[in-house]
Amino acid sequence: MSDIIYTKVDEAPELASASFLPIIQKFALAAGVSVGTKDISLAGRILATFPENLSAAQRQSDDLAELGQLVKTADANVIKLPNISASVPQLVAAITELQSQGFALPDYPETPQSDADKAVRAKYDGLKGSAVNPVLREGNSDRRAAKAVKRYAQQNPHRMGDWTADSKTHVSAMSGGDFFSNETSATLTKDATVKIVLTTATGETVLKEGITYPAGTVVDATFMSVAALKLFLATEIEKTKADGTLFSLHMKATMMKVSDPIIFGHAVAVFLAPVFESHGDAMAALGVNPNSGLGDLLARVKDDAAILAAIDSCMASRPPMYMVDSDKGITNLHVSSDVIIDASMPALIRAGGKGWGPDGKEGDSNCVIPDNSYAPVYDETIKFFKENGKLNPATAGTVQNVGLMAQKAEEYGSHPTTFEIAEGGTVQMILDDGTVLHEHIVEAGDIWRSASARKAPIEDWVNLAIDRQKAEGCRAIFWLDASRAHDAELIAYVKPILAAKGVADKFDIMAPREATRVSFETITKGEDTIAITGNVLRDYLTDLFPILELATSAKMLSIVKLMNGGGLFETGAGGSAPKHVQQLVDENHLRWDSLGEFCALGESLTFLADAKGNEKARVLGQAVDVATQGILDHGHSPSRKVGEPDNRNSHYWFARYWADALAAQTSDAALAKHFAPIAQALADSEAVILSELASVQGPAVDLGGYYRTDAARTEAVMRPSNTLNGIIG
Ligand SMILES: NC(=O)C1=CN([C@@H]2O[C@H](COP(=O)(O)OP(=O)(O)OC[C@H]3O[C@@H](n4cnc5c(N)ncnc54)[C@H](OP(=O)(O)O)[C@@H]3O)[C@@H](O)[C@H]2O)C=CC1
Ligand SMILES: O=C(O)CCC(=O)C(=O)O
Ligand SMILES: [Mg+2]
Repeated sequence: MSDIIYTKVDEAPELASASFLPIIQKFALAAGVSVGTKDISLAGRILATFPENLSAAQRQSDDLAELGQLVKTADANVIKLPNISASVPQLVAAITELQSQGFALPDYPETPQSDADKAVRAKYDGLKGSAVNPVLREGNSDRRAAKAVKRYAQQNPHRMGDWTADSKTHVSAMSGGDFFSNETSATLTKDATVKIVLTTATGETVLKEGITYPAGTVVDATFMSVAALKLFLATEIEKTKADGTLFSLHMKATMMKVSDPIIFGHAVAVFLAPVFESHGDAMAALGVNPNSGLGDLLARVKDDAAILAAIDSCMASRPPMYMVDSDKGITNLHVSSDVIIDASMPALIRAGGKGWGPDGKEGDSNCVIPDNSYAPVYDETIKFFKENGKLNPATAGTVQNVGLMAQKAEEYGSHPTTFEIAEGGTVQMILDDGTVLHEHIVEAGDIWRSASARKAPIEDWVNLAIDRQKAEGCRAIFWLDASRAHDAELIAYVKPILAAKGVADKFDIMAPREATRVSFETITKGEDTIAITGNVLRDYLTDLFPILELATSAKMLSIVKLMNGGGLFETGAGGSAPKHVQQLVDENHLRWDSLGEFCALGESLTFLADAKGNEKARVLGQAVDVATQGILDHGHSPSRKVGEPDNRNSHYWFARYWADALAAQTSDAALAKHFAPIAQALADSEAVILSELASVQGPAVDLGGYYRTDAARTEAVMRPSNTLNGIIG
């Protein structure tokens, strides 16, 4: 096993790796540090799932499973880049591409009938949504901006859209019948094996059995009433029209991969209700499934003039929709994974509450977030900016995050215990001793789910929060709502640990809405705070605050201290930036910023030094920090526009500053001697390298694939400077 594993992923970060990883490997080798790769890309995961369909040469190892084992050991040192969490349309597109490249994969069975098809479907479903992060996250999350990054953002504030008191942008959430209002929660007093049973007029169905939880696990159950949801969506569509705002829906269909595509599907069905009423049967015959989105629906009905006319007339009577791409006519409801709440809401808020309408113009938006568990965070943020105007990144303090995440904590681990109820009745969660832990009366179509959080991760999270508060010395808030069932159980853990450690006075406990307000007040004064949150708010807040403070969450330090002693270093807090790939393909400019990778690399090397007593790794890591600082100080982050320096330029500068720092340091003479000529060569060739990099920009490029690009072509595109390649080797 290599000393450090650098993950192979998809889209923009993977393109960046084609340029950056050779530099890392070359530099690390000089210190005897090996950097290997493991493939967790969507294409790689698909290929690893169907060995029986592939030739021996085409087969691929199950790298995710290997990494899943590794992260449970003290040896783990993994740099994890963002990867695709696939919606069904993305999964189908990836399968089609791989088939066209000669991999004899089975088609995705849309409506599996035979046992064989059902087995294929089950395998594909295992790859859907957020199928990677939960496997690797065997620890809790520590996300923050490195001091240098925060300082840089303050000194070079980004542009922010203006907020005015009369903005019509607002958040709409359900006032009842949602997951929030139906939640019940209990902490298990002993180890338990649990089953989930639905009892209806026609009998009993075991939805799931044999779920084992250790004593101390907090187990929740709740459901979303489909009747309440549909009524809410219909009402909001009407209100949006009356308001003159854009209708927007913000979900997390990737991580909440069972519940949220269903909720998204209801939004599609309610938005197009008259069409489903008049042409429902014909659309069903064409295989329309609203959960697959408006994009899939339109593709299926494209030859049916009557349905198309009904859609046009329905759309004309509806409010304008918030657009993903107004030039191409791609709406919010086209694909469930296009608008992902953690990225979409902050982008809208940063823009002063504006979204893009179908006419290509900016407009105020009704931000529909059906479940009310976390919607108040965005609602309060928007209210704060309407009252106080936009945040000033030049003077704002920072909100760091300590997030409960380990071992599939809370809602983000709930998909195996989420069910769309087939028939009305009672759902019970029953322990092996016969105790009924939770019980809900449900109707057909309701979405019932159970989530859990285990004792060891919860305690680890509280202790991590105590460590982080001690290190920073600033105000720290547990974002927990004493009146919410689940949060009350967590508070019962938090308070005794704080008291036992004598630090209760250093922490507040506040409901998310109140914590949002206080946190914005704090950073507006230029002070810092730590948000200690559950898993969902970890995700939401580590995009929200960075996007407002730093313009992007890509620059975040994202450390996962694995519970068994290893280290997982995520790069940034955002995703794989599909739009960046489009730009590269169109005009050979990659605006992806690898700052998250730079930060993660420094942490990983330092971790290696600490864990393995490898002092050369420490020297390399310290030099990485100097190089990262150099990139910021000299403004060598990628620009957004073609013809200007891009991701590849930033890697040249990173290599140069890294080599300079290694040549200049005095802790390890052999390393200094090794890197002196490299530093010299990089400096001497500056003009040639920059001109070689600049010369390729402009024309379109062909990567030979999207989900699985051609390796040689990708390398040629991403490493266009022969001079730089010659120095790196
Ligand atoms: N940790 C993980 O593995 C994560 C994976 N994802 C996955 O990523 C995909 C895309 O998700 P999405 O919600 O669209 O969010 P992204 O974070 O990929 O993109 C949102 C926008 O953020 C900006 N951005 C993000 N990263 C960078 C970077 N390194 N450099 C410069 N700009 C950056 C870009 O803005 P601009 O276009 O203005 O340049 C981008 O369009 C999905 O498949 C999702 O599931 C999402 C989050 C985390
Ligand atoms: O795993 C995913 O789909 C996204 C993860 C994410 O958004 C995050 O952890 O911030
Ligand atoms: Mg996120």
